[in-house]
Amino acid sequence: MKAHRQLTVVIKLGSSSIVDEITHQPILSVLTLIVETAVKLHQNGHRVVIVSSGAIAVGLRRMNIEKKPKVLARVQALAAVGQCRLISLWDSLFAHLLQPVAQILLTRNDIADRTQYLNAQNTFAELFSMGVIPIVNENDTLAVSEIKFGDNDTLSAITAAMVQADYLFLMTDVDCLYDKNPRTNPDAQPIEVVDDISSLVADVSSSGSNLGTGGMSTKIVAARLATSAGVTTVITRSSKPGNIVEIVDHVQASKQAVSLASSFSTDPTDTPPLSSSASSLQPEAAPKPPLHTRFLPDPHPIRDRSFWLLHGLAAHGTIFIDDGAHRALVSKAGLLPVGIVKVEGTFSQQEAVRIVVLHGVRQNTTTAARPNGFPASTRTVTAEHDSEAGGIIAEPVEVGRALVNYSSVEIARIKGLQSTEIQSVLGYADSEYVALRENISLEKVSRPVTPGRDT
Ligand SMILES: Nc1ncnc2c1ncn2[C@@H]1O[C@H](COP(=O)(O)OP(=O)(O)OP(=O)(O)O)[C@@H](O)[C@H]1O
Repeated sequence: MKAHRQLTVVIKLGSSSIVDEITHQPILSVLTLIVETAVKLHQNGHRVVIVSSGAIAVGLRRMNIEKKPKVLARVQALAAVGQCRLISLWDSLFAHLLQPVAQILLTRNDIADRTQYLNAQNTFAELFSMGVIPIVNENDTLAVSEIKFGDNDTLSAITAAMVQADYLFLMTDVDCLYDKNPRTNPDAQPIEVVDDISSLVADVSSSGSNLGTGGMSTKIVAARLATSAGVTTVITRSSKPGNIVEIVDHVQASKQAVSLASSFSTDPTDTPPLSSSASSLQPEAAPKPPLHTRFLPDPHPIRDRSFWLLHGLAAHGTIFIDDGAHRALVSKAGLLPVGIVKVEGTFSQQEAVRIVVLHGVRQNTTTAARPNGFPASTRTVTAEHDSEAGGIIAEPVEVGRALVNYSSVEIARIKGLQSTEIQSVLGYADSEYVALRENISLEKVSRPVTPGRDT
């Protein structure tokens, strides 16, 4: 690997890359190559994190059980058995190359508190400074569905954002993302670069390997999270870990070439000399890297606290807002009760909620302007029920998350009202805002609301 600035690289391995799908035996050849690659990156001055699935599968093998049981307590017990062996396997493989490793087991609860999230960040930073490679997994032994990341693709994206990684490698049993599942469609076409994930067209609906949890769909979710935090995300084949070094080299060289070329001149007629180092670094001159899918990072990434608000917390309910309130949030105002149309779920003050816009909810603009300059709404009428508005409500769209100043019961009573009315309705007014701007984080790409999804 050529000399580059220090990079942070997160490598996520799915269960099907760690253990054989049928026998559940660890695939030592892959694990060894991953260890060699991680140590090589580390020796070149880079920071490496491994996110390793496989605890339940290794537990199945250890206890000679063929199929994953259905009872949760049994699955969690197997995860406890398997995690122990899995980490000892990693530790002994890394030990051959004198590389210290550390185990970090996370649940969503561990990072739901801001102080704990910052603590986790500090622990990672300290491990990096000690030259240790952290090995992360979800704490399957403790996590119940409400506090689960759900799959290790999501966990790896949140980890990558937490350590402000440059790269997230989602290693799997196919070369890259295809326009449809290559296992069942021999004519599937590879997708090599995704520069705008919101306009990605690929069929990822079919499930993955027998051991895998999410197939490609959870990798797309992970790529969306990670790229929004500025992390270049790559899907590539786990049986060829050497690809990681080649892909990083290729991307870094391409970036260097682009920045060198643009530093010559902005005048298109002023061509850089052929002998310049920039021209020799042109991406097309570099050898083609191994097949992979690369999701380009957002050029204006969401940074730490906003990312944590959006993805570190589990939402306890939903606040539905109108278009005016949405425009106010986009213009960096806080959320006033007047823009709230509906509230769902049960939550307390300072808990996280989803913010969903009901586009097409008509505003009555007869009253004074809001403090932030947007028209107030004293009465909300849905277009569905309002012939004057002449339309139908568009699909509800989730636009972000917030930590609220009032509980669900309180918000249900003050929704649609002016802030000056909070005191008379509730008997107290902790804040004129239901959520302060600093406690609101908006998504880069808004998404239609899908029941049950929580990342
Ligand atoms: N459009 C697609 N492109 C590529 N693979 C796809 C696509 N749609 C579905 N797949 C399936 O996704 C599988 C990879 O997902 P899987 O969940 O098995 O991954 P994993 O990361 O190895 O495991 P884990 O979920 O435990 O992390 C592939 O083997 C493939 O069959």
